[in-house]
Amino acid sequence: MRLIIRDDAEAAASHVAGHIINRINTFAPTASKPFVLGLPTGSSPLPVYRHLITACRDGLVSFSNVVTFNMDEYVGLPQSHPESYHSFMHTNFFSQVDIPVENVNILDGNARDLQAECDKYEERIKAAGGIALFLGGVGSDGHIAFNEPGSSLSSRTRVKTLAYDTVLANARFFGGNIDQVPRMALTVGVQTVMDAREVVIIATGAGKALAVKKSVEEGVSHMITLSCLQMHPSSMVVVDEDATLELQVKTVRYFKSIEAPVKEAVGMRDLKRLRTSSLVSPPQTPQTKFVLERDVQEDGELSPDSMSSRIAPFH
Ligand SMILES: N[C@@H]1[C@@H](O)[C@H](O)[C@@H](COP(=O)(O)O)O[C@@H]1O
Repeated sequence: MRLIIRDDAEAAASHVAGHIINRINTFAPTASKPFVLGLPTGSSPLPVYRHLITACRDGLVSFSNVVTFNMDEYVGLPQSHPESYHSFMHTNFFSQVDIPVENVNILDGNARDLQAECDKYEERIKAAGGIALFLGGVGSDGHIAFNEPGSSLSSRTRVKTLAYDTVLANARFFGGNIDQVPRMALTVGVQTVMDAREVVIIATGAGKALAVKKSVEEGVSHMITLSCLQMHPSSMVVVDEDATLELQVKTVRYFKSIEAPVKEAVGMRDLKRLRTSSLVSPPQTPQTKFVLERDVQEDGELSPDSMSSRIAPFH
């Protein structure tokens, strides 16, 4: 598991968005070979979605050959309810990018047979060739998707009862009224996430610090389902400084230090070239890699400040 630490939530989101764009463009998806992307809801990924929307509008990435699978959906909430995950995704992402509606997959929390709906979802993921990259957030109790404490680490898509902590945390989306928060959800399983070829988690704010600490510094446990990523061959947790508050200083220093050689390898000259290079259209070759130009500062740090939302070629 890699831990990527950025100064603030905006810089963390910029890093995640740049990574996703890079992966999609490198993959060079076509209609017959789509890029399969797993997606979350929640407030943490919102700035990531905003970056992706801007990049799509600027012609720097396209979702026309991307197939998405969302992590979860409440049970019993009408899809048209403003807090359903269908509405969330439509409002905050799908309606603002060029993804064809038939490429979007979200669990139906109103299906007559909920487990059959979950089984079908697993089949659809398999038929799409498996998930290339699963983006996720994390609950303050360490859950991934809606895999609450005690979830089997080999679980697959199924019905889950939400933990009281989660109901409480999500009451903010229902006018602070916990009685309005659904008590059950359909969710991909821990194993469903683990089957993705890559998993990227965004965790920002002090409220996630304990979950990050337990997932990064302690053992794999069903009580903190995010910790399963320790067993994943290609996983990355991107955090802001606030989400590192419970980590040991030596853990923070270690993960920052192992990022340094990557930045050095990029080299000052390349970084300067990136800053001054003219804006480019999306990649022509699968080898071409991209970074968000606004991410690059002269010292090799990734900057949240320079606000050109353009992408420069990065070889
Ligand atoms: N099912 C979602 C999770 O996928 C999400 O990671 C979590 C945290 O949300 P937020 O980013 O708003 O803290 O909320 C819900 O429980």
